[in-house]
Amino acid sequence: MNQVIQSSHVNQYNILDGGQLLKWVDTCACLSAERLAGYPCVTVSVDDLHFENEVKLGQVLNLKAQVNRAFTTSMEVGVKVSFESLTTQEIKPVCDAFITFVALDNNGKKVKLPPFLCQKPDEKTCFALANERRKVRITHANTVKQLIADYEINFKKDYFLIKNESTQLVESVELVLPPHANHHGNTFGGQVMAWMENVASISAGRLCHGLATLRSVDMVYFRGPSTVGDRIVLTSIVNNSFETSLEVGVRVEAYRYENGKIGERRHINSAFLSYDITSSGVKQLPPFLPEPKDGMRRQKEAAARRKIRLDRRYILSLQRNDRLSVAWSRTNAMYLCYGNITALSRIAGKSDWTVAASTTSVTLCTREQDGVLSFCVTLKPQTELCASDVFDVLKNPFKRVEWDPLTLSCDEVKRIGDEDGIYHTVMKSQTSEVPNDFVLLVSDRRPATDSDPYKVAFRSVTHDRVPQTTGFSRTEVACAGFVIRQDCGTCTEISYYNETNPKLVSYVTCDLAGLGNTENQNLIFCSKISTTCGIFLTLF
Ligand SMILES: CCCC(=O)SCCNC(=O)CCNC(=O)[C@H](O)C(C)(C)COP(=O)(O)OP(=O)(O)OC[C@H]1O[C@@H](n2cnc3c(N)ncnc32)[C@H](O)[C@@H]1OP(=O)(O)O
Repeated sequence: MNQVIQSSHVNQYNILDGGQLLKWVDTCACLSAERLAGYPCVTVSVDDLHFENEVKLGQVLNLKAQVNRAFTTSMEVGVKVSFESLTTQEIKPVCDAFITFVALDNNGKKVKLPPFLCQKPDEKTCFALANERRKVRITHANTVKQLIADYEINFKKDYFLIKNESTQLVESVELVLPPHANHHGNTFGGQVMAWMENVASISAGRLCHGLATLRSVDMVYFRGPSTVGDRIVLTSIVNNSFETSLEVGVRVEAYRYENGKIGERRHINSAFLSYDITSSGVKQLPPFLPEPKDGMRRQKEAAARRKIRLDRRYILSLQRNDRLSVAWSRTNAMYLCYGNITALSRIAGKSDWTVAASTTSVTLCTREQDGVLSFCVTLKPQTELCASDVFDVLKNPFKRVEWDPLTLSCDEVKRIGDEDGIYHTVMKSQTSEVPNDFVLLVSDRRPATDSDPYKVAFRSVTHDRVPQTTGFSRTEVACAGFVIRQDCGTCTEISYYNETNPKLVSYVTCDLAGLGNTENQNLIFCSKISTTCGIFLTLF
């Protein structure tokens, strides 16, 4: 979809209205979903959205949608939104959205989706990552609830004496008319979100006495449908304000008249929208003073959500040259695990590897981008290995001492869930008497379908329980792990990926032949991998 931003799409500062943008994102994604399904689709959820740049009057908005993956009855559609300036020809990103749709037949029953076959390497990476995002979104509500329950906030004493915040409470009722709905009469999800943004921006504006800019929308889940003829009741309130931003909560309910009476109110969804005031001309937000009880609860919850949001942004925006270790905390665990698996999936999904060396059983490939070298060691497909057995061995950090001669010990630091944990691993150093120690987040994933590989991802984290000590040389890794593919049901291919830091670049060269030459650092490095792979093979 390409849209010229016209005066009917902008606010008084000539900036694209957030609600309009949400409508286009949903519609564009729906076109893509329906092309795959061949049936009308409804929006189930919209993942966290973060808007990077404002779009102005006269600029052109480009929305590009593609189905990333079809599950059983639901599918994930990714939408990349950017804008171009016709005068300067500059192109800038606006947001990346991930929307889940379900296709419904004429009776409103969910339709089993046709298999979605991806062809290009990029599509394969999107396919793999979609499964990881699905895991995050299905557990999202419970995870956030738990984090909020654990969050501590110290209220100042005088908060108990304060005025209530009723001036920021906005209630608005909308009537769903045919233009707001698809051909089956279901209200467009994007339209509901646009109405939500409308009331939320009024609440935000009442607090900051200006027009705040929409910066993000937390994950929205559409609990139930609304249709033409429904009345949609939208209630919004400012939950908390920070230095230059604030959070507004919106609740959406629907009802209709049945036999001359007002029918039952159905909760359609709730959402949390964050605004910033930097372009509103307001320098600083007035102190936010919540009313006792509910207001204070909402204030605490908003502070906890802000922490989760900031952690998420930090983790997902990590550049490869940034610090290799990230401090583990309960609030960033969800995205740290997501980031761990997605980083491995991304590197494994790259197609521009160069074969650096090859023997009868091992291939070493390298790849360089932006000064970061990655390497991949692949064992040629083994007929005698079963992928799930290999996975069971590789995902278990304690077993590593059995097959990796360099690993000296491994202790569990923290179990995060069934598939993720933090471990302290000590390894022999090739160059010094002092052993290396790693604090690693280990995330393992079984395939969701036959076409997925098994994955075991590693990344360094820091954890209070394992500070650096003098007996070890603390070593870090940004992204590494195993990808195990079962081909044709009988052959198993094992690849080990590692995104090295610049210090390791000189260790890897194109010569695997001289593995025995221990005077040369690069050969030690290759030898280590090859020995590890060799010993690993003998285990089976
Ligand atoms: C522009 C397009 C048109 C629109 O915008 S439509 C307007 C907005 N959307 C709506 O009105 C939909 C409201 N929701 C509903 O009607 C129902 O929830 C809906 C979608 C029919 C599904 O109902 P149920 O049968 O209760 O759902 P279910 O538990 O069997 O799940 C169905 C598939 O959805 C998935 N799902 C559940 N919770 C999710 C979540 N939080 N995020 C993402 N996906 C989720 C679930 O895994 C299942 O997928 P699969 O079958 O495993 O592939």
